Amino acid sequence: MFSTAARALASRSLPRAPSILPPSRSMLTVSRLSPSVAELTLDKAPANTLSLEMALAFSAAVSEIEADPSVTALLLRSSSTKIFSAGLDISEMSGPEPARLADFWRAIQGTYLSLYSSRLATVACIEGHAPAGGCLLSLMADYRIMTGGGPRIGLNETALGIAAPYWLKDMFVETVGRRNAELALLKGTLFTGEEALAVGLVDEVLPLEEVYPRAKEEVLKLARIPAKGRAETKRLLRGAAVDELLAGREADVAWFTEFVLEEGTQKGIKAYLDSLKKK
Ligand SMILES: CC/C=C\C/C=C\C/C=C\C/C=C/C(=O)SCCNC(=O)CCNC(=O)[C@H](O)C(C)(C)COP(=O)(O)OP(=O)(O)OC[C@H]1O[C@@H](n2cnc3c(N)ncnc32)[C@H](O)[C@@H]1OP(=O)(O)O
Repeated sequence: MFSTAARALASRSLPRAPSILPPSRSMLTVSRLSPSVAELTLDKAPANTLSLEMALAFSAAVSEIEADPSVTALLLRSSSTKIFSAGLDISEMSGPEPARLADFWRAIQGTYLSLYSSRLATVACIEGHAPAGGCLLSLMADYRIMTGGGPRIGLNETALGIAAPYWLKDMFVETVGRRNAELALLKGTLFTGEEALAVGLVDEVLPLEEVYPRAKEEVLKLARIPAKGRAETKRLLRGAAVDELLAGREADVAWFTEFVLEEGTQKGIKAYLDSLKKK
C-alpha cells in the first residue's frame, strides 16, 4: 500500500548474501479462511522464536499473501496455544558472526515493514505468551484478541538489560499512550490479558477456547470493509513511521549490532539464554 519506491527500497535492503538460506516455509503455514481471508500460522517449535530464517519466511509469506489481489484480510496466529511467539531468537545474538547479526536485524526490520505497512486488514489471535518480539508481531496487526488469565504480553526488554528499538517503542506508544508506555517500558512489564486490555495493548480478552473463533469472526468482518479506503487510512496512520525506518534502516542496524556485540551485553545474553535452557 505504500509507494512503489518505498517498497522497492524495502525489498532492496533485505539480506541477499549467498550465505543466507532461502526463506523456509516449514516454519509457517498459510491457508484460506475464505476466498478473501488468509491465515498465517507461526509453526516453529518450541517457541516460535524469530530467527533470521523465520523472520525472512514471515516477510516473504506476508508479501506473497498481499500480492494476491483477491485477499483483503489476514489472521495471524500460532500453532501452539501456549506460546504465540517468545520473541527474537536469543541464540542469534549470543556469540554472533557480525555479518549474520546485521542480516538478522534487517530481517526483523523486514517483519515490521511487511506487516505494519500491509494493505490488508489484520487480526492477531494471541492464545499464548507474546513477550518482546512476540508482542512486536501482534502490535503490527490492526486488532488483537488475547487469552485471559495465564499468558503474558508486553515489551520486557528493559528487564533483560536491553532496549526496544525506536520504531517498536513508537508503535507501543501509539497503541497504549505515552504514560502507559513509559511505565511499562521502564519496568519491562509483561501484562496478563486483562491488564493488557486495561491499557489498550489488546482489544479483547476471552477464555482460550473462544479466542480463535472470535478472531476468525472479526477478520471475516474486517475483510468486508472497502479495501481501498482502509488501505489509504492505514497509510495515513502508519506511513510516516514506516518511511522513517526505511530512511534510517542502516543506522538502526548499526545501533543494534553495536549494542549486541558489546562485551557486557554478550555476558547478559549468554546468562539469559542459559537461564532459559536450565528452566
Ligand atoms: C537479548 C537481546 C539483546 C539485544 C537486543 C537489542 C535490541 C532488540 C530489542 C528488542 C526487540 C525484541 C527483543 C526480544 O524479543 S528478546 C527475546 C525476549 N523473549 C523472552 O524474554 C522470552 C523468553 N522465553 C520465555 O520467557 C518462555 O520461554 C515463555 C514464557 C515464552 C514460554 O515458557 P515455557 O515454559 O512454556 O517454555 P520454555 O521451556 O521456557 O521454552 C521452550 C524452549 O524454547 C526456548 N526459548 C524460549 N524463548 C526463547 C527465545 N526468545 N530465544 C531462544 N530460545 C527460546 C527455551 O530455551 C526452551 O528451549 P529448550 O529448553 O531447548 O526446550
